[in-house]
Amino acid sequence: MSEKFDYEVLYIGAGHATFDGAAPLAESGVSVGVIESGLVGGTCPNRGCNAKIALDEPVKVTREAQRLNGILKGDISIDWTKNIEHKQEIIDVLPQGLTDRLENAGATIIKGFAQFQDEHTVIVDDQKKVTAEKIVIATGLRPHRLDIPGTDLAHDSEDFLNLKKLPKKLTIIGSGYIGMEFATMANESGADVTVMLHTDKVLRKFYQPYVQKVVDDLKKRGVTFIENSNVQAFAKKNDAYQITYGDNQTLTTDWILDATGRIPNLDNLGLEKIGVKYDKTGVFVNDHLQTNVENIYAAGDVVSNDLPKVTPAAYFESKYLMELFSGQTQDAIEYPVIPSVVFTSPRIAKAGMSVEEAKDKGYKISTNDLANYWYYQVDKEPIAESKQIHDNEGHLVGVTEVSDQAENAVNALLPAIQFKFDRKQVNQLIGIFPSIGYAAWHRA
Ligand SMILES: Cc1cc2nc3c(=O)[nH]c(=O)nc-3n(C[C@H](O)[C@H](O)[C@H](O)COP(=O)(O)OP(=O)(O)OC[C@H]3O[C@@H](n4cnc5c(N)ncnc54)[C@H](O)[C@@H]3O)c2cc1C
Ligand SMILES: NC(=O)c1ccc[n+]([C@@H]2O[C@H](COP(=O)([O-])OP(=O)(O)OC[C@H]3O[C@@H](n4cnc5c(N)ncnc54)[C@H](O)[C@@H]3O)[C@@H](O)[C@H]2O)c1
Repeated sequence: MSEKFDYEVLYIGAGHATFDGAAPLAESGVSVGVIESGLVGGTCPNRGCNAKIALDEPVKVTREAQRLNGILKGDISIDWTKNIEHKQEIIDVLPQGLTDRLENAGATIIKGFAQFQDEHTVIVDDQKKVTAEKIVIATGLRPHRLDIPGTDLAHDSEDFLNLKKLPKKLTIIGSGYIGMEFATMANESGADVTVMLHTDKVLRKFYQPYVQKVVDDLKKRGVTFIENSNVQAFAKKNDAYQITYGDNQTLTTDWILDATGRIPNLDNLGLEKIGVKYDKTGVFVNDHLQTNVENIYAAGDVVSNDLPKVTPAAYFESKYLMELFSGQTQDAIEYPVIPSVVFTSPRIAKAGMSVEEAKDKGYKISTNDLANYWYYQVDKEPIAESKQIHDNEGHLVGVTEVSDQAENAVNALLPAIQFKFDRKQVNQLIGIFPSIGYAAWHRA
C-alpha cells in the first residue's frame, strides 16, 4: 500500500477497460480505487453489447423460423415490449455482479463524477478528494449528436434499447454498427424503418460486397435507405417529427435515432489542468498506454488509436495494464488480432487482413460458397459466404464471413490467424462435427 496516496492505482470509469484488469490487480495485493459516475460495468453490459444481443436473439430466431416455414408450423412474431422486459431482466443484475467482483477482489468503488485537480489528485462530485500513485483514464465514449436545429428531438442508442413501445415509423441517421444493427431489430419487430446515410456507404469498415448483400436483404424486407441524405434539421410536427434533408426535402417520422458515431468522454475531466494531451479522437498514449504525463494512463474506447472500439480491445488493454502495474511485464503492448462483427441478420464478421489489403499484396483469396454447403442448408441460410486469405507461405492471415453464425466461424479461426499455424498444425486440430467451427476450420 502506498503511504503517500490513498491508492496505488485509481481507475476513472468502471467499464471493461477497467474491471477486467482492476479485479485481478486488486487480488494481487495492489490497492485499487475505481470511480464511476453511472452504472458499474459501463456501456457494454448496461447499454451496449449485452443489452443489444438480448434484444437481437428473437430477431435471429424469427428469421430462422421464416426460412423453415413449412417445416415449422404457425406464424411467429416479436412482442417488442416483452422483448425489452426480458432484456432488462437479464442485464439488471450485471452492475451488482461486477460490483461484487471488484469489491470481493479488494478494490474500492467510489460513486461519482471524477475531475483531475493535479496529476495525483481527483475530486469526486466536487467534494471528495482521492489521491493515487497511478491513474487510468477509462471513461469510454458517448453518443455524438448532430449539430443541427432540433437536435434534442432525436434519441440515442440507449434510448432505443429502453423503448417500452416500438414506434411505427423509425428513422435512423447513420449507417454504421448501431444504425445497421438497430435497423435490423426494429424492422423485424414491425417498425417502418428508414436509414439516412451520410454518403453512399454503409458499414464502411466491412467488406462492401457482403454489406451490399445485407442491405439488399433489408431493402426487400421494407427498410428504406436514403444515400447522401445531408440531414439539416429536426422539428416537431403535431404528434410526429419532420426531418429536413437533401435539397430541402422533408420526411415525417415518429422517432429519430441519431446514430452518427460516438465521441470521447473527456468533457470536464480537467485534462487541460494537468496537461494530458488528447483531441477529438481520444487520449494520446504511447506503447505502454501511458499518456504524456508519466503516472497517467488510458485504456479502452477513450484511447486515440485505429483499433475497433469494441469490448475485446478494452478487455485486452485492461489486462495489459494489470500485468504492467503488477510487475508481470514491462514490455510494450502487443495487440492480438482483434475480431469484429456487426450483429445484423445475417451477421458480417472479420478478423485479420482485409480482402482489399490481400489484393494489394497478391495473397491467395479463397471464396467459400457457404449457402451451398450442406451444414448451412440445415437452417436454409440464403446469404452465406466467406473469404479466407492465405499468405505466400500458406498461413491463414485473414477471414471475413457473412452468415447467421459468422461470429462463431471467425472465432474458430482466430488461433490459426493469431499464432500463424502451419498446415501441419492446422491438420492436427479437429473440431466437433457438425458445427460452424468445424465448417470454418476445415477450410483453414
Ligand atoms: C449500442 C452499442 C452496442 C455495442 N455492441 C458491442 C458488441 O456487440 N460487441 C463489442 O465488442 N462492443 C460493442 N460495443 C462497444 C463496447 O460497448 C465498448 O467498446 C466498451 O464498452 C468499451 O469499454 P470502456 O470501458 O472503454 O468504456 P465504457 O464501457 O463506456 O466505460 C466508461 C465508464 O466511464 C464512466 N465515466 C465517464 N466519465 C467519467 C468521469 N469523469 N468520472 C467517473 N466515471 C466516468 C462512464 O459512466 C462509463 O461507465 C457497443 C457499444 C454500443 C454503444
Ligand atoms: N457489434 C459491435 O461490436 C458494435 C455494435 C454497436 C456499436 N459498436 C461500437 O460503437 C461505436 C459507435 O457506433 P456507431 O454506429 O454510432 O458509429 P459508427 O462510426 O460505426 O457509424 C457512424 C455512422 O454515422 C454516419 N454519420 C456521421 N455523420 C453523419 C451525418 N451528419 N449524417 C448522417 N450520417 C452520419 C457515418 O457515416 C457512419 O455511417 C462503433 O464505432 C463501435 O465501435 C460496436
